[in-house]
Amino acid sequence: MTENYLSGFGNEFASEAVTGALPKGRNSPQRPAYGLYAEQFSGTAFTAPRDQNRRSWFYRMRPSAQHGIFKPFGHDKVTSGFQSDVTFPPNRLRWNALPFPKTPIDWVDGLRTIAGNGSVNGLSGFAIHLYAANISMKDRIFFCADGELLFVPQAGTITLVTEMGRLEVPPNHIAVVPRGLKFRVELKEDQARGYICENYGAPFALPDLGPIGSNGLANARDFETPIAAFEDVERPTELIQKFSGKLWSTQLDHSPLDAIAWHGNNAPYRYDLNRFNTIGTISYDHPDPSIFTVLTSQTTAPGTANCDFVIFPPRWLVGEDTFRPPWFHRNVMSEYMGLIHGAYDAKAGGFEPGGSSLHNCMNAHGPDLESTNKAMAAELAPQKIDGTMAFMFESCFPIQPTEWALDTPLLQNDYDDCWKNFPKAELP
Ligand SMILES: O=C(O)Cc1cc(O)ccc1O
Ligand SMILES: [Fe+2]
Repeated sequence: MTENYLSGFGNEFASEAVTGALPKGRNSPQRPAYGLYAEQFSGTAFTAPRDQNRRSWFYRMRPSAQHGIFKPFGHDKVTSGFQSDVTFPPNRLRWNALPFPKTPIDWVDGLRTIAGNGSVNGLSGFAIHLYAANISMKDRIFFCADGELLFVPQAGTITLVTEMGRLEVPPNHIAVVPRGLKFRVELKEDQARGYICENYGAPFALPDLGPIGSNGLANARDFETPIAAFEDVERPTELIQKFSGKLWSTQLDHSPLDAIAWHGNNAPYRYDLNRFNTIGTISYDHPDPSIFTVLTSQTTAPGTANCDFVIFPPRWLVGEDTFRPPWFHRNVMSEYMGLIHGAYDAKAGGFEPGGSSLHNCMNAHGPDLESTNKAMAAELAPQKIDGTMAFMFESCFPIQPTEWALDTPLLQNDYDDCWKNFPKAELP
């Protein structure tokens, strides 16, 4: 199936899969065309300021309200239990990649929470989930009532078949599904793996550009939203939701992906990370990684993120008399990192594609010994960092690893060693 997209970030889009399905001049006519049902889908409070307000209108074959009760879904690998009274270590942690499944596992069954913070019902923080799957979801639809979902595929193209249309998302692209939007994850190849940020805070938005000006970083026109597409399927379908930290399911006799038309600005989108306009020093010093912010979920404290989604894309390094990799640092913000492909310039070994690292607030980290030695010895000609894409979820809230994350054999027990053998400075 060909995919078609509308371009721009946060636009007032309108799309109909059947001509005449979208009402003109009003949202909720007395009798929508063809016997469709009008339904508002809000992403912010009704009274949120206009520049932040998000809502869309669906015109669908059945009202979404047509379903029975939800019962607990038997899968406890997904959690939002990040209470402030839970003890968790300050240690720097690093994990190997989640292995691909050996038995048939779809995206829902292959979800696993690795870390998170804040409070799901306090509307702050996020959960980080990993997924590894080898089959498409079949007669199964999911929605997350707890937060919007930022998908970062690491291996295998996924297709997000949503109520608002189809989004194809290969590795090196990201996609964001609004809180509550129903979708199914299909695999294009025989396996898929990636990271998810389930954002409980303010919806992701483009960062302000300040003195950078009116262009740059992720340009708004490069974000793509699907055109309306629906399925008219009358088959038993399991509808699974994540609500208040847990999974719940109910049985429908039809696919709920039955919206024929929609309009509004609360819509899923994808973005090709290769389009990022990367900015860096052309004089000296390694700039703060905030210049690599793709999307930000802000708190009410100015410039302080609930979650910044930051990437480390291919780029030229030209800084003169400069230690070019990320410097040693102790950050008041907490950092979870993943690697889509290639090698990260601060870690010569141990940080593998699909792997993760966690550096919590105020805990010292930086380049490993080998990367440091290389950077200090380098002849400072222009150098291209190429064939790599790492990313970071950075937050003002400490990031708590789950019990699974602390117990799994994927956790590396020798991570601290990469900073062990630095020679001491010799004073004159
Ligand atoms: O810790 C890391 O590798 C992420 C990071 C990169 C960088 O260029 C500057 C600061 C920072 O936290
Ligand atoms: Fe860092």
